[in-house]
Amino acid sequence: MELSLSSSLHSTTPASFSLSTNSTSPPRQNLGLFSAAASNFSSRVLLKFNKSSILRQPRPVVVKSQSSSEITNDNDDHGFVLEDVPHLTSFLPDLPSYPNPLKYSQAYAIVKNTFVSPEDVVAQQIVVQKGSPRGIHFRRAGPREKVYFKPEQVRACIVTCGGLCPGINTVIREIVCGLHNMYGVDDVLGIQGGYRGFYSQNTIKLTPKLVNDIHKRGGTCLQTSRGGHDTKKIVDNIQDRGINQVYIIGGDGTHKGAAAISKEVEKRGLQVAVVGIPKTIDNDIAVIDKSFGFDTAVEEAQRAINAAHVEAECVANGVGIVKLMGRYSGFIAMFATLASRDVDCCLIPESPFYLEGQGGLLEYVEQRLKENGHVLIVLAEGAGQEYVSQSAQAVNGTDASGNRLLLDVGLWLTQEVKDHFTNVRKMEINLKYIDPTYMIRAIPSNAYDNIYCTLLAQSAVHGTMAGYTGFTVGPVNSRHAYIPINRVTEKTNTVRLTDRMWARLLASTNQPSFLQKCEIVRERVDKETMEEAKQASTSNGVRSHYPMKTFQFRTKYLTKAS
Ligand SMILES: Nc1ncnc2c1ncn2[C@@H]1O[C@H](COP(=O)(O)OP(=O)(O)O)[C@@H](O)[C@H]1O
Ligand SMILES: O=P(O)(O)OC[C@H]1O[C@](O)(COP(=O)(O)O)[C@@H](O)[C@@H]1O
Ligand SMILES: [Mg+2]
Repeated sequence: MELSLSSSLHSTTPASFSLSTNSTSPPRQNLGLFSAAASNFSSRVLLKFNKSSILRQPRPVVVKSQSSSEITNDNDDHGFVLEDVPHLTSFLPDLPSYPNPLKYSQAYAIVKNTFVSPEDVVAQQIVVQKGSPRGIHFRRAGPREKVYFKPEQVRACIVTCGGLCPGINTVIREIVCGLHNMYGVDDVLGIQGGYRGFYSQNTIKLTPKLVNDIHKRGGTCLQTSRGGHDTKKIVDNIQDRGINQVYIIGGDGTHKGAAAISKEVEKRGLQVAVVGIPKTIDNDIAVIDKSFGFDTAVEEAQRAINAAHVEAECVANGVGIVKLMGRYSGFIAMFATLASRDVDCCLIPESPFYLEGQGGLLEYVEQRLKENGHVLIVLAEGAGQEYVSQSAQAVNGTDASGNRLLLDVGLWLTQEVKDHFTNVRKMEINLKYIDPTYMIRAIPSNAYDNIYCTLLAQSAVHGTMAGYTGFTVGPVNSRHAYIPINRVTEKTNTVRLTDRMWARLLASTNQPSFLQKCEIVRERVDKETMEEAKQASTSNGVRSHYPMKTFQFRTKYLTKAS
């Protein structure tokens, strides 16, 4: 289905700038003046610009229905697709806009380009081939010429949900300071204890003075929780408190909650901008380059790995096992291993392994002990869960948010290695198991993450002030962009075995790839290849060099050769 839309519905077009003369202040709450039925925007709308129209204004905009299979690649635009984020004017069409006060802020006084051009977009794919379609793009993050909130009318709130992660306090600090220093907003509330705090706790007033030092501490000064998301109660509370900007810091679960809040806000026709700020130590959020706190976690993991290495090399037949976080994604383990170079084997949830027999982990451990006198294994908490649940009493439970509860794979592996060498191989080993997971998660962010958190927070502030809603922020190929929320909830980011990064790790540690027995690995590789091919054909992205056949051949080849 195709619909033609006037570009004036979108704040970023000059057509919408012409609305700025209307200075009527929007009432602070319950702006149910406009029927939600007037809304013709959904958060997963793919806008397709004509190539020529992106250079000229006003432009016709073609709105495609949500099915990505309907995105066509015609010659006019060379397959250019903008995955746009919703804007308040899409359901409150008469909302007045105002000149952005940033112009008068001392911070931006001599900046050459204060405002991001409405035409600026960020490409999802930057490695392209000659003649390949231009593919998916997102709006570039940053300040816009017009804002849809008068600073004195803004009442913002910040909430933190899910597990801890280094850097949350920095994001909180920079939202508060960004709102105040760039836009003159000083009414910011902290919602305590996650989503349930909206309806079960008092708020705290956040001022630049109050948050000045919080980035030096780990955790979240607002407290966090899992579970407790009740959309109706939360939006009732937003309305009752007169909140019109909602900053939600959290992971994939939290973003699902943010999407529900944003939909409910639209349904009620409220002038409330909702933004998610992706947080997870696991780095499992799709689309964005990296999540904040991840870099800090990889760095801090080095301390545990170093300790395990020292313990292992200072005794005869020393075996070190270090468990790191990563429920479904082994990014921390993979990057910590690559960074360390002392690790002999890295085990992640994405790459199944086996213990016994030729090409198995135990054979490799023995080989390393003979060659090197010690061996060091790093494993992500989600690795080998299928084995642990067989041997331990299965815990089929979930946490309050519905996440699967994991069994301790580190303890399981420790026992298996000890049993094997003591009882089967009759060899004396010295094994030390280190679990630094919560110690890593609870530290303050490092310099890199602090800077990254600042950019995220300021991007979020610019986006909400500009009237965008139902979006999340983050770097895509190093450029900060506004991304529709559903893009980060529909899929999680996992280590792709068919990508070169995993091959780099294997080449660095020289560990077994466990391809010999692992039918599962082959299935996974085939699945990834199929996904990639599907993505290339449906998203107008770059086509893969490797058809499925090639991968099957290479897998077979590896099996024979090993
Ligand atoms: N599908 C969902 N719909 C609405 N809220 C959700 C959903 N999944 C999780 N949440 C809420 O998001 C919050 C955090 O989720 P959780 O999975 O624990 O952490 P994270 O956001 O870090 O992944 C919880 O309060 C939970 O109730
Ligand atoms: O003990 P908790 O709080 O449930 O946290 C454990 C989980 O939290 C994480 O650190 C991060 O999870 P989220 O990003 O979903 O919050 C996982 O790696 C880990 O499995
Ligand atoms: Mg999560």
